[in-house]
Amino acid sequence: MSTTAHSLRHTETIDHSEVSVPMDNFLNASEGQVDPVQIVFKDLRYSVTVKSTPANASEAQAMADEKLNPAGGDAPTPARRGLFGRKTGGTSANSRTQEKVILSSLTGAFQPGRVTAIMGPSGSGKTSLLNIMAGSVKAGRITGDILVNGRQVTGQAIRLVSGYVFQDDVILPTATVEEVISLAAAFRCPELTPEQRQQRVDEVIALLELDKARHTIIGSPDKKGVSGGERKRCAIAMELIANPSVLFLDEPTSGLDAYTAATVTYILQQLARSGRTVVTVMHQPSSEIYHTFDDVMILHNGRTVYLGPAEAAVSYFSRIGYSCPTYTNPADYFFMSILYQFDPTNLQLGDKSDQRAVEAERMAAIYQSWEDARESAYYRHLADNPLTRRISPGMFTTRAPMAIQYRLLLHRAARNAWRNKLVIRAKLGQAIFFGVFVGLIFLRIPHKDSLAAQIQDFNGALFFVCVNQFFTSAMPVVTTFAAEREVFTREHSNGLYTLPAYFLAKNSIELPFLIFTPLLFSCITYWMFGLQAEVGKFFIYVVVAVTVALCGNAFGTFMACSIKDLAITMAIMPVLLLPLMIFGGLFVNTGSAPPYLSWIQWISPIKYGFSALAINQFRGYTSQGQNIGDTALENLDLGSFSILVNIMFLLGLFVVLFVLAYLGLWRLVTSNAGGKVQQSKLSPKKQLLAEPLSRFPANETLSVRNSAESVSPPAPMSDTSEKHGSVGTIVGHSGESKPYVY
Ligand SMILES: Nc1ncnc2c1ncn2[C@@H]1O[C@H](COP(=O)(O)OP(=O)(O)OP(=O)(O)O)[C@@H](O)[C@H]1O
Repeated sequence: MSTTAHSLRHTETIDHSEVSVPMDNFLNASEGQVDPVQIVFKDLRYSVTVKSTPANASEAQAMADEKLNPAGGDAPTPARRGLFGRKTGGTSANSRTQEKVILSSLTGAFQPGRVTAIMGPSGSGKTSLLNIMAGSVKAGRITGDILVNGRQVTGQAIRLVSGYVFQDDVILPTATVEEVISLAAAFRCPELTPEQRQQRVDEVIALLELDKARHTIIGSPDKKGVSGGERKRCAIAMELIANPSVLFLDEPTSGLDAYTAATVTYILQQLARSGRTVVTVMHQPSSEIYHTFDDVMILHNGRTVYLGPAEAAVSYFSRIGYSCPTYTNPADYFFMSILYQFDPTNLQLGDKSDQRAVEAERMAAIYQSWEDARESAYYRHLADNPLTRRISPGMFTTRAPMAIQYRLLLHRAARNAWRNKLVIRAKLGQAIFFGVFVGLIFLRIPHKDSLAAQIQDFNGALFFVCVNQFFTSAMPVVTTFAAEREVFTREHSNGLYTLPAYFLAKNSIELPFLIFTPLLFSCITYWMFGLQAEVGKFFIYVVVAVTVALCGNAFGTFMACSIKDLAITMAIMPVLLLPLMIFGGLFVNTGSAPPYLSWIQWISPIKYGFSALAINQFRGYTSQGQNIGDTALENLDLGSFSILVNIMFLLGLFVVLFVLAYLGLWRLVTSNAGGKVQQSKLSPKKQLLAEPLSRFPANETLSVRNSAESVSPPAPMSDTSEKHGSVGTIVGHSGESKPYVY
């Protein structure tokens, strides 16, 4: 089957699985042939610091032994420096934090023109390895070297030539499949005309068999949309649209039926045949799928158990004493008989420390076998003699200019808002409800007989206007941002758009609501309250309501952007809001408040809003022939600021909160970016465009083992093998096998 699949072209049908994959498109067009990108890693080690609270010394020692050396192999690696210039090692078992080694000393390569599947049990470090390569590691220490065509790079640089399909598909739930793919194309392929982009979208949709779901929304747990398989293929399509040279995928077949899983893996195979480097994490592939892989890397507890051609894995393991029975799926055998030795009696409860010790010893022997194997020596040799082919800037994934990003995001947000009509109705309904409700409570205040009651009601009504506008603008933005934060961070980390474009678009779309709802509320309440019937005063009333709402929105955005956990945000909000309200000018006479607390009034938008509204209403207000307004103002002791100055302070607070919200968001994306973990003096682009490290001889053309029918695996180093690096053949646009020389 493997041979049949390798020679697959156009819409041929594959034996056995009857998967038909159209491949006559931009991804394998001969003029767009992909330049090879070889990723080599040497002594790659990744560790994180974890908290531990050992009860006593022996427990601390046990913890250190287990965490640092889970398989009971060699001792903790001594401190050393690698590409990222950070020291590691030196763990103290008694300290409250401990170093947990996730990947230990991995050396290997992901070759262009080949699909490499990373396999291993849950927690073995597969995703961590992929994240390091894709520059998505957020915490911890990485040491060792990562080379792309002989240039020392960080994951941030690899990201420039790669696409990453994450394990969880975070896609905007309200958009349709075609919309999300088109938008990804608009962000990532600004050089194409709209017609070319549409053609590319159509081709990717056809390739991933998404035609049926084209106009279906992605959906969410609350609102059913596309199926899990369609969603996964949609996530792949969003990455493929940019035609990257390297494609990383984290479990692209999880949750898919056998047919869809086979379709996805054949597509990966074809993408590799056009010269791409495809690296995919696979949990436990079927035999059918296993044979579509060119190379497999098997990890266990962060250590390499095997890396090399998929078809050679069985013979390697039989050489070290694990013979896979005929007609057994190799992947199943690796899991059930090598990585674990499945025995139902082991499932019984009881003390298993002896069992664990035996198992650790067995695994230590397997690790050692790999260290001693000629296959392992081959990769060590490769790491010292990598491909050094030039990387051209044309291989970098592109991004639309910021103005276009802004326009696209604004358009998407508007469409999103329009589709969420319920939210629009809820916002308008809330303004009407609160307006009528409070209007009825404080109905026609000047008609009250008691002057004291009038003053009291005016104060209550105007204060409520400010509190209402501030709270109703601050609270919804916290929950809506929490809902879209995941999509934003994923899209931003995938390089679709910049932070300023998103931030401006997000706030621009809120603006009409922040003007219209206070206006609606003001129209209802102003006349129901019976405030002074002057157009100018009504205008000031509206302006104050809008500026307080703007401050509330900026405050909510600041909170939502600064704190990741919604529950914590919701717990902190009242703690911050209540003092702002208490020092809002009504409850506490701010002139006589204790000085160590009265400063709060200066940062309270409610105070500025209430002051402006009170001056607007009370200045020169007479009732029953008496000037009661000026007396009321004196009693409130709101300070000497005029209406204009109060509004200016409100606008100033809005700008400060707006900037703080932006900084909060910036902190969120930088803490997600992983830049702190992998550092280089050069920018990602410069890392790739630099000359290869001088210690590597120019190695642009290596010997090739050409085969007309099948792809030759890189020859593991053996007594008879040629120099490393032969990759074999690619199936070109026309379908013929071409020698793939580099
Ligand atoms: N930032 C971190 N802090 C603490 N532990 C971590 C961190 N990142 C990864 N780990 C641990 O490292 C180990 C490997 O995690 P990783 O996600 O790479 O495994 P995996 O092989 O992809 O697992 P799965 O197949 O279940 O997705 C796990 O034990 C995980 O808990």
